[in-house]
Amino acid sequence: MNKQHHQGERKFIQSVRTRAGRAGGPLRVGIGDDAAVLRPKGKSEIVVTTDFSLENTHFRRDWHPAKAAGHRCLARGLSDLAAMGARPMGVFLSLALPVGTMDKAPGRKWVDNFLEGVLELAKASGVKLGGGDTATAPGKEILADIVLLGSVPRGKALLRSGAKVGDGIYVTGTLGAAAVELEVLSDDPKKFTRAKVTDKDGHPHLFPKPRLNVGRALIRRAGTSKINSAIDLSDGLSTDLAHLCAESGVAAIIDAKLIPLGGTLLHALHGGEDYELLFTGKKVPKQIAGVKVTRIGKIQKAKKNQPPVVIRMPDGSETPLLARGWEHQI
Ligand SMILES: Nc1ncnc2c1ncn2[C@@H]1O[C@H](COP(=O)(O)OP(=O)(O)OP(=O)(O)O)[C@@H](O)[C@H]1O
Ligand SMILES: Cc1ncc(C[n+]2csc(CCOP(=O)(O)O)c2C)c(N)n1
Ligand SMILES: [Mg+2]
Repeated sequence: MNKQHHQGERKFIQSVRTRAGRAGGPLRVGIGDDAAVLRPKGKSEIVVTTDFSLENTHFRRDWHPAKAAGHRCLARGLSDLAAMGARPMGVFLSLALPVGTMDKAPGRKWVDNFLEGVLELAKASGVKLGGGDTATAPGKEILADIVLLGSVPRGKALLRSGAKVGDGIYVTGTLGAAAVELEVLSDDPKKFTRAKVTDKDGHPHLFPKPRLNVGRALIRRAGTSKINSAIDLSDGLSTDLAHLCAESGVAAIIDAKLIPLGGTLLHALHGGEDYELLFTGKKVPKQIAGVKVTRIGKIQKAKKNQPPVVIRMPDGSETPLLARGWEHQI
């Protein structure tokens, strides 16, 4: 029963359904039933990831254009699938909106553009919105959760735990540019909302490009190259490389001079949200799926009482690299 005059959940879901389009491809049944139905190809495994996008933690309505917030919400999940070498099969979006959001034009417009950001990136990535949930948020902040399902040939998923002693450590693209753009955004938030950013290129924070094609190329690599492990860089190189080393039971040494910088060294090491891939292996080419790949160091044996990650600084000194990337305080 709804005694208030707020826009109902039903009407909103109907509009999402229309905008999401009909099911197709691996999504056999999409929006409209109790659950979606996905059909994986014969010899594949399902890869699943879920990520929150929370107002004032992951985006701010006074900093981020709504379309960028939507794009980033989906990009976070796609980047995890990329790191596993998976092809996306379906996306699920749960939204909690503060009461009254859809009553006024600015709120409606924000949600409309957020969804546009999600749907445009979904289309560009060949994946459909297959469902989700809508609820009243308990407070004044918008909360979104994205679930992505993907598929990978059986036994081929790239794992954090596969790094081998002697592997080279490689990263795609450049690191630190997203953190630089976030700083610019927080210094002058109106700059972007006023400018109504339309071109998604050249905005590493607002419109990151998840490396799906690189991830899929990595698992398909024939010939002499061998890829043993991968992770996507969401929290920052220092933190994510430490995750990979811990899962693989190895240590790493990286060379500051080799890191492809998109900002300062500190931005590159700890800034986070680059959504580039880090992977380890042997005989890796300088470009994969049209994306630049750079060797930044190598995997070593883990030794007791020694730091898991060491960085060789530009002056030649070697120092432990502490994990100073993003960590949620809970
Ligand atoms: N609340 C939770 N319940 C169960 N598993 C969780 C929970 N939070 C995280 N995990 C699991 O912990 C592992 C590491 O998660 P983590 O969030 O570090 O990875 P990620 O999603 O790649 O990182 P990011 O959140 O920066 O994108 C994953 O397997 C994830 O599914
Ligand atoms: C308003 C605002 N303030 C700060 C940041 C920076 N930030 C938020 S979460 C995160 C790491 C990845 O998150 P997770 O570990 O949840 O995947 C980073 C670097 C932002 N994006 N927006
Ligand atoms: Mg990840």
